[in-house]
Amino acid sequence: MRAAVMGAGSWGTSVAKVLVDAGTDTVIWARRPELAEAINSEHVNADYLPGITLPGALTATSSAVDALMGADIVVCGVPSQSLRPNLTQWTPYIGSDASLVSLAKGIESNTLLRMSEVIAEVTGVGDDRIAVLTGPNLAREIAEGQPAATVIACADEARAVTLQSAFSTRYFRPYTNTDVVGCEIGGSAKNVIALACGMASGIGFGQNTLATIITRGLAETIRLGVAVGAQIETLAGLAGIGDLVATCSSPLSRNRTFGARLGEGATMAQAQEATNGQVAEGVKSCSSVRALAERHQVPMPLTNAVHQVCHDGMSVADAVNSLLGRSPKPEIYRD
Ligand SMILES: NC(=O)C1=CN([C@@H]2O[C@H](COP(=O)(O)OP(=O)(O)OC[C@H]3O[C@@H](n4cnc5c(N)ncnc54)[C@H](OP(=O)(O)O)[C@@H]3O)[C@@H](O)[C@H]2O)C=CC1
Ligand SMILES: O=C(CO)COP(=O)(O)O
Repeated sequence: MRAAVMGAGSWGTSVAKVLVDAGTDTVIWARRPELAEAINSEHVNADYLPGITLPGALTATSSAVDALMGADIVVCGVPSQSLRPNLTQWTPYIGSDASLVSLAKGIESNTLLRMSEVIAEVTGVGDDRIAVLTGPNLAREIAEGQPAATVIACADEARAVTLQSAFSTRYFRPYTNTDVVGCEIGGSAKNVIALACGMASGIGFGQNTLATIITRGLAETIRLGVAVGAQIETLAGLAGIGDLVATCSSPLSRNRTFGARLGEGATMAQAQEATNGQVAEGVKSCSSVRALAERHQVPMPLTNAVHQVCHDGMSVADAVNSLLGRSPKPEIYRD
């Protein structure tokens, strides 16, 4: 098995380390030659994972063509909104039976497509070769070898099992699933809810508020998921509640950190600075998740509030008042 990890940010680099530790021959593509050089010569990615020593067997290149040639597994590790243009360039070099594995947790802004749908549309590859890797996986903890589980979802269960083996280590335990839709909705929606948790924390609210946001965030994620064909069990699993809890609780989360700065009164630009140039997917995906929910007539009040704070100039305090001012509801409702 040979894997190409396309993208050398925090998660692409951690996943490349996992693959090498799992015994999979792996090359990582960094778009900046100086980063590829540093990974090859110093075995570090100081921009994204300072202090982590990468395996000597991990090779890096800034040539996407060199990375893709002969790869059995192509891991798409660039942020959601840049997947389409990158993949368009990579497609001619992707092998005819290669598996494509998406790491990105977002919904494309102008099309409202999930990442596996973008991959299918751009490459023409069938669902049986497209997989998603997602779960409670904060990159730095995985790079440190802390134990965690994840989900590898693919419509073709046999391919998911093959991938499971390629990504399995003593600290990283993938479970298989065939519910790609549920995994992708869980991963995209939790970033938005993590922004909301960050805002609540930044404004000074405690654990009751955070637990309320996580739980009601899961409720609206399940409503959207069910509307687009997800299985509730997936959203009750690692790719749903698991990732939601990790991201909403951890100071390592870029989305939570971004939201916390907004809650403290920072501007969008100041909040962006707090994530050290790394992507906070929920900032763009709050709009696409909201639009997807509107298309399916699914109420997502928390997602709507996050969108209003991030893109309509609403203050966090006004968003809180607006959420609490809604009419009383039963705990379980669909529309
Ligand atoms: N970090 C985490 O803990 C986890 C992240 N994810 C998901 O993984 C995906 C990747 O995120 P992550 O690695 O964290 O992001 P980072 O912000 O850490 O890194 C982004 C990477 O993508 C590259 N990049 C950015 N824009 C472009 C572009 N337009 N074209 C090509 N390359 C680009 C960057 O290159 P450069 O350095 O040159 O700018 C960098 O290598 C996201 O969807 C995220 O939600 C999923 C699980 C865990
Ligand atoms: O997806 C993640 C953890 O599973 C990482 O979350 P952030 O992008 O908010 O850092």
